[in-house]
Amino acid sequence: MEKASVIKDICGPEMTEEAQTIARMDLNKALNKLIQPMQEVVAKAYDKEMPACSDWTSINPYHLIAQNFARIATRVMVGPELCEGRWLTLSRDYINSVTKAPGVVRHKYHPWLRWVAKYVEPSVHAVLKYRREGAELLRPVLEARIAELDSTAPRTLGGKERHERQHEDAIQWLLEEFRARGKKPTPDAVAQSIYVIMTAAIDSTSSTALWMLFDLLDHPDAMAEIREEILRVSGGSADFAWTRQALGELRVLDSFMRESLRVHSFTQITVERMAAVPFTFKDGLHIPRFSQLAFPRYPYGMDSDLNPDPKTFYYKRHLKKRTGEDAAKFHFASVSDDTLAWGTGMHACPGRFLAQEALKLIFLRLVSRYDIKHDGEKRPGPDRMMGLFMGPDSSANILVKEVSSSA
Ligand code: HEM
Repeated sequence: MEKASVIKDICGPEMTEEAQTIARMDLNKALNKLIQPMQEVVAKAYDKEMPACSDWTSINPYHLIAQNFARIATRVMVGPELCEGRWLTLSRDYINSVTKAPGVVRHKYHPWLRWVAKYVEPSVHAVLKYRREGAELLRPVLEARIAELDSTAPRTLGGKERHERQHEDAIQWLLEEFRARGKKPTPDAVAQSIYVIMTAAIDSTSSTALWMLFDLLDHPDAMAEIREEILRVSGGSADFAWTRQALGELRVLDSFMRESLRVHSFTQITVERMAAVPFTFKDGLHIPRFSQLAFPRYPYGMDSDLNPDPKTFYYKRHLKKRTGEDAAKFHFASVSDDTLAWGTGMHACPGRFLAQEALKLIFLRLVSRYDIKHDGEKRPGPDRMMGLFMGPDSSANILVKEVSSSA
């Protein structure tokens, strides 16, 4: 066994085929139905995390954003039965342990002795503990879902025998996907697939959201226009029930989000691939078989051939491209030639539409209900590098104050 796979074996799994399939297919098919539950958990997160603030009040926005997205991801992954309880913090505990353990094992153990880490290394024990805990929490829900599936007669849908779906969450999608592949959906296997998606989702989206917020504070003109747009689409109603279609009408917000994504990058490299066959490009560049390739993410967004005047933060840049070139392209979540933010090809980020709708729900509540500005005493410091990842300053504070008319 190779050294790298020893570490993966003991610290956590690689992406599973089941996780890839449900993130690409079922999640995106279910998004229309998930907007309402997502809006509800965002409301809960604000009620819990936002202090009463009739006057300017200092808060840590990273905490607010991270709690909001954790609630959304937990609702989408483990459904209404489990989304309120321990899972809310468990996925964070798992991600912290699974990102720490491989480095500890590499540092402390000679490559020949890494297999021992499973038995003696506390950081690996932490990963395994959270794995077991996740599986145990899932077990009763999974068993109830299996019993429910077994007791309902399949219907013929699209020429194939299928069960009518009763639940839209990753537990259900994985259960059906495992069965379709003739595999047993054990609590551990389902927990592992959920964890691997959560690991891809949570820090990337929370960091992206925090940069967006800082950019918004730096561009009050954009903030005013986005607030107007939200009020126009919602008709100024605080109880407006957002749909994907209505979120799609927030075009200035969408363009702003894409511009922020262009100038900040959580992943420093993207489109990591291995050449399965040797390949020679027209200009003679030869890629031998088994070569590993990756592309730098940030310089691509700063290429002036793709984005003229790239150093200027122009929040309507992508809105303009949509009206000028192709209305169906250049949305926040579009994979197109002017960005590598979502990767490319069949492995392009399958969670980008979830990220798009989640970020809009989080931001529209903040912008329409609160005035916000930098906290002069705790302004954001420089971005932090963490290996091949970069994140904004999560210790910075902002000032918030309730506005009287809200959406
Ligand atoms: C703003 C937030 C996000 C960013 C910037 C982002 C970015 C990326 C990038 C660059 C890749 C690699 C694509 C490639 O190799 O071509 C990727 C893969 C992936 N992302 Fe995201 N992502 C985000 C949010 C999410 C969310 C919310 C989910 C949850 C479903 C998710 C799930 C995944 C998965 C499962 C993969 C692996 C896909 C595969 O290997 O086929 N991501 N993401």
